[in-house]
Amino acid sequence: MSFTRVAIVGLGLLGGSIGLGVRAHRHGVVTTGYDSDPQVRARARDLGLVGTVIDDPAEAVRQADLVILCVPVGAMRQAAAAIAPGLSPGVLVSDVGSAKQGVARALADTLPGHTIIPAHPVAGTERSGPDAGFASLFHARWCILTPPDGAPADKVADLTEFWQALGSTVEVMDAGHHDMVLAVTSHIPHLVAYTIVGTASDLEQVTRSEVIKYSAGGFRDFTRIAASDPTMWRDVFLHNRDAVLEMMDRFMGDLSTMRSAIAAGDGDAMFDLFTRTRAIRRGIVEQGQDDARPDFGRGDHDRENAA
Ligand SMILES: NC(=O)c1ccc[n+]([C@@H]2O[C@H](COP(=O)([O-])OP(=O)(O)OC[C@H]3O[C@@H](n4cnc5c(N)ncnc54)[C@H](O)[C@@H]3O)[C@@H](O)[C@H]2O)c1
Ligand SMILES: O=C(O)C(=O)C[C@]1(C(=O)O)C=C[C@@H](O)C=C1
Repeated sequence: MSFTRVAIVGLGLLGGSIGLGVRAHRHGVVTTGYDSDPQVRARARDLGLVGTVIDDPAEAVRQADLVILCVPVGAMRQAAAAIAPGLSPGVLVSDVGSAKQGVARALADTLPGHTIIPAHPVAGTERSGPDAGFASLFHARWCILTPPDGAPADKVADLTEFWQALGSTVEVMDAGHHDMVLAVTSHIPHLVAYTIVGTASDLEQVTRSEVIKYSAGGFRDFTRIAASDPTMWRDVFLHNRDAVLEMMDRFMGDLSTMRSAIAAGDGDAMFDLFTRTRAIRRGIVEQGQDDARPDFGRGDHDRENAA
């Protein structure tokens, strides 16, 4: 077993799920945790998200051989500075941020001389906070590691093994490529959801209650995504600006093409696109990669199972 003492900084959805996942899948590994919000620390204690919740960030990481920063992307630098005095020389510092290039820079600047291997478990829900965590969040989901040039191979292997033990399939990727891919597969879909729900609620003739009343169909799926944490997503767009803008230009071009097809009554263009996208969805379902798991998102269920 590679890591024996894991410290988790930020005890919300991701941090809580890692704590519960370690308890469920890595018996004998000691976990400590810290969150800058005292109410979150109190709740994390009640829920048993980690073995010990510690009130001081440097103390929380002092004995750890793996530290995982699970805070919003914009808070990574501050969180790293707060733990710096407690880090032991051989520790591996990682994170779970949804955008990787900016975080890698912030951590390298703040923690010179330490081994840093950023990571992104591509697993989440629209919920946030300590009550949202559940041990199976990472089951059958990708975890992308973005080791910097020269990162020690044994530490990459150890971190790979850690995420595999939580149920993930691990992929190693360049941070810039990660940010481009995730801009189109995760960040822009969230922006579209936020925007369409905002547009609907802004329409003068559509009242708020109608948005809720008629959201039983496809629109409801957008409202789920649009309920995602505002701080987290503000930070993602601030820290993956260039890739998001590049992919938005592509997307807006394609949207404009569809507008032209609708205006021109070009049914073939619509039919071709919708046929292609239906095949993509069917491929995802056939590979068992959708989220239709019966326990998906039910934190209580997993906590009971992990206890
Ligand atoms: N939510 C998702 O679907 C998802 C999926 C994958 C990765 N991520 C990434 O994981 C990270 C955490 O997201 P989350 O969904 O767990 O958010 P969350 O809001 O549930 O939890 C974040 C926690 O960090 C704490 N925090 C903020 N600043 C801090 C600081 N300086 N020091 C210590 N604690 C601090 C907050 O109090 C909060 O409890 C983000 O970087 C996000 O991009 C999120
Ligand atoms: O399923 C969801 O609710 C998510 O938004 C999870 C999701 C995603 O876009 O797939 C969101 C952000 C992450 O960085 C990783 C996963």
